[in-house]
Amino acid sequence: MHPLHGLNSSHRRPGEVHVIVGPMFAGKTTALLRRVTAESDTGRSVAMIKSSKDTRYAKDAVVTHDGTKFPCWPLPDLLSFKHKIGDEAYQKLDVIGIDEAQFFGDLYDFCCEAADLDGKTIVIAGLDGDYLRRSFGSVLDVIPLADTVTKLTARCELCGKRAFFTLRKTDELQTELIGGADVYMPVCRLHYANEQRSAAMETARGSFGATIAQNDLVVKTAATV
Ligand SMILES: Nc1ncnc2c1ncn2[C@@H]1O[C@H](COP(=O)(O)OP(=O)(O)O)[C@@H](O)[C@H]1O
Ligand SMILES: Cc1cn([C@H]2C[C@H](O)[C@@H](COP(=O)(O)O)O2)c(=O)[nH]c1=O
Repeated sequence: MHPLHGLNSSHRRPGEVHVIVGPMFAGKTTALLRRVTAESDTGRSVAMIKSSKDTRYAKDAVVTHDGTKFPCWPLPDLLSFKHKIGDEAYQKLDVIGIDEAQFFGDLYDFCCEAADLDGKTIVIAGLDGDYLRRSFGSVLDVIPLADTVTKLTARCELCGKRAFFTLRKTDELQTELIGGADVYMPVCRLHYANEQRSAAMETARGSFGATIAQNDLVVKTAATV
């Protein structure tokens, strides 16, 4: 067996995978930091990784929306982590926290290797759904690998009830769009549906307006001929 594989080493206990999901502002990063700090307080060796795409609050730290910070490795992918940290340091690690997990395409492969073969405890925080409530990245793919799955909720910004979804406030359409409260807000089911409906009506009104303008042009052109 490969020397890095922790199940062969006597001190290593079996790996674990814990997944924390929910909309933006639900406290996912807060829960991740709490868990990793608690592990560190018991003497386990920890490391934190976040996607290098997330440059909102700091480059080299995971930061919650209310300002709690934890130093981290900002990486474009997870499988490069072992190489970046070095084999010796990797072997000594017990716990790996991963924030913004929706941005890591290799999340599944990394968790299999790190938990099953290397005996690491992996704590993952990420969005389960994007602003259109579609499965986001590979976060849902790792649920079959997980020991525990926790779905957190935020407070709906429009009524204060429990918020399960993230609404995008701008009209940009790409799936990945880094931002905070300037671009997104957590909402309940009712307000998600209402806001999506009014956005759809706005779009329809826009294209109806364009059709009228186009027809107007056609009529005018016909009149001039
Ligand atoms: N609408 C909201 N609902 C809940 N928390 C909010 C809201 N807006 C801002 N917050 C703040 O965000 C914090 C959670 O931040 P964080 O752990 O970074 O969340 P996440 O990682 O899920 O986006 C809350 O403790 C609260 O202070
Ligand atoms: C809904 C949604 C979010 N994002 C981005 C916006 C933020 O940069 C992160 C989520 O951060 P948080 O720690 O959960 O607050 O993801 C995106 O790119 N696309 C989306 O649809």
